[in-house]
Amino acid sequence: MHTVRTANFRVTGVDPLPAPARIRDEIPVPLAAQQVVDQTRHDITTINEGEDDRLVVVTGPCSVHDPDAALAYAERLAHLAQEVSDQLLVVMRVYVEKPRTRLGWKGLVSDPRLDGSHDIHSGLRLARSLMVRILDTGLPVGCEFLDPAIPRYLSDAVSWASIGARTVQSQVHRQFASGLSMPVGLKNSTTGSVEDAIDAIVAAGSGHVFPGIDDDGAAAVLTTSGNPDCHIVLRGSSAGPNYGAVHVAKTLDLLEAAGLRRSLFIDASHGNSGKDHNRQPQVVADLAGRIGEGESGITGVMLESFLAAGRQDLGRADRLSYGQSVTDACVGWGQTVHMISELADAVASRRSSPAHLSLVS
Ligand SMILES: O=C[C@H](O)[C@H](O)COP(=O)(O)O
Ligand SMILES: C=C(OP(=O)(O)O)C(=O)O
Repeated sequence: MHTVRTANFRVTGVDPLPAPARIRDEIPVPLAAQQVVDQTRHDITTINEGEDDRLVVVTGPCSVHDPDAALAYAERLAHLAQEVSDQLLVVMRVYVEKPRTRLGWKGLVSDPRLDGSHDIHSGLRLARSLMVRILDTGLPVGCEFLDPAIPRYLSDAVSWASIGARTVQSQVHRQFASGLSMPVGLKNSTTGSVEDAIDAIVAAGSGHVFPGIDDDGAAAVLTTSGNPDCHIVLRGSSAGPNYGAVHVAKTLDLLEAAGLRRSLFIDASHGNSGKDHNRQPQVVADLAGRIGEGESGITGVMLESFLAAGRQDLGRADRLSYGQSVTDACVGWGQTVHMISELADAVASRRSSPAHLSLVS
């Protein structure tokens, strides 16, 4: 029979991946680490619900490009997290997938050798091993989920996930967020729309039926129950920051009007710092002042931080500066300690603020 080729003209390679269950078996999450994952998910939820008055701090590099440097950061952060654990629940950003505005390196899973070779087989294993090693330090892991297939490979190691500003309107992302086992932060869109994130919280809070893959990697129809642990992350936009008290109050009212909890996270980086890492400390100082005075509704803060301040362009992997971001600029370790201490002090001050004391008396 004569046929006309009507599909797959532009697919130039198909390389089967091992099933999620196989990679999970190869790189298991030990029991103590599973307990960290589970306890942290629970604690984030109770913080968002206002039953635990600590603040969540999600901090770490914009992206992981060098697992050794990420682990060195985790080891330092684990000590600091322990010191402030009475005031803060610290989660490390372990971002192994990067959404790009146009083009660029798409993260450790996509291209672990940083050279366009796209060894996704190794990338997935490296990402999972790193997450497990970070959990072994006692620190919980947070990441952005971008490709709908990836959560099956990594989500059992993740305590908090994000759907980013570029994908918050995507039905595909809202659907898989509805089946995720951890709290999920949905960013306002890159143009600043908090309504898009609120729509996403409502959509992900509901159950869905959609095509995906199962644990054996087979195409499957997935049915989800809905994720009640979704919240907004205010990350500013190309139009400017949205971490101020007026924006926060307006967003909390919009959440309440949509029947949602009055709680949110604030990302001190991205549109809130104009992508200038030197402005993150100003954002955090402002937030810490307000939290210390008893402003309610802010349950988490995100920082982009690494061992060394700033960023570098991706060139040859062996010529990169150690511990410095290859995507967005990050604050360095010294500033990180300062900002985390400031936030811990803010929580302590809030506990002794007249507004808080009248609530607990
Ligand atoms: O957080 C990282 C970046 O802001 C995001 O991945 C977009 O990056 P790009 O605008 O450089 O592509
Ligand atoms: C990409 C990120 O953020 P956003 O979606 O807010 O740009 C990020 O946090 O790495």
